[in-house]
Amino acid sequence: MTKCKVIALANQKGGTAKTTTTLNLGIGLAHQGRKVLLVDADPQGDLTTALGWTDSDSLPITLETQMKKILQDELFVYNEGILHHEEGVDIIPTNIELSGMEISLVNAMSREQTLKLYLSDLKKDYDYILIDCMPSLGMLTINALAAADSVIVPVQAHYLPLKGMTQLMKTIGKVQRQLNPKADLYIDIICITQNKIVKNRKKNNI
Ligand SMILES: Nc1ncnc2c1ncn2[C@@H]1O[C@H](COP(=O)(O)OP(=O)(O)OP(=O)(O)O)[C@@H](O)[C@H]1O
Repeated sequence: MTKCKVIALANQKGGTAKTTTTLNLGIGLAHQGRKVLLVDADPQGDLTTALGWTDSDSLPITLETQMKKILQDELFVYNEGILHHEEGVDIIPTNIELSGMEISLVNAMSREQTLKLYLSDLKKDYDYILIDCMPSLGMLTINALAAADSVIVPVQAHYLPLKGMTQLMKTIGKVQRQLNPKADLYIDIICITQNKIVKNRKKNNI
C-alpha cells in the first residue's frame, strides 16, 4: 500500500493564497527530506510560473496532455512531463490549454476520477502530492477532491470569504460520500491574514 498523501488546496474564491500555500508547503516538505510532487490544476498556471517556467505555453507535456490521453484511452508514460525544480520539488505543469479540460470532462466516462487515475501510478514515487486547484467548483476541482486524502482551504479571515465556504463544505461532503468514500477527508482551514495594518500605517506615515 502506498504511503503517499494527496492534499488538495481548494477554495472557489480567487486570490486566497492557494498557490502560495501549495508552493511554500511543498518546498518546506521537500526541505525536510520528503518527496513532493506539485500538481498545477489551475489553467492560470500560476504555480508553474512561480517555479520559473514562465513560457508554459511552449511546454510539450502538461497536466492537460496527460489527462487527455486518459480520457481518450491512449497509452501514456505515467511520469512523462514532470519537471524538477532546484528547491527539491517536482511539478506537473499547466498552461491555459487546461481550461478546455473542464468541457472535455463533462461527457467523459469516469469524468470525476480522471485525475485520480493519472495520480495512481505517481503515488508510488512520492510522499506528498499537493494539488493547486482553480478558483471554482468545476470538474477539475471535483477531480482534485476525488483524488485527495485531505483538503487544505486557505481563506481570508473576513466575514464574506468565510460565508462563501458553505458551498465548498457541501461539495467536499458530497464528493466524500459519492466519489471518495474510503478517504477520511480531513479538512484543514488556514486563515490568511493579510498584513493590511502595516500597509495602512505606511500609507498614513504612522
Ligand atoms: N499570507 C499572505 N499575506 C499577504 N499576501 C499574501 C499571503 N499569501 C498570499 N498572498 C498574496 O495574495 C495574492 C494571491 O495569492 P495566490 O495567487 O496564492 O492566491 P490563489 O488563491 O492561488 O489565487 P487564484 O484563486 O487566482 O488561483 C498573491 O499576490 C500573493 O502574493
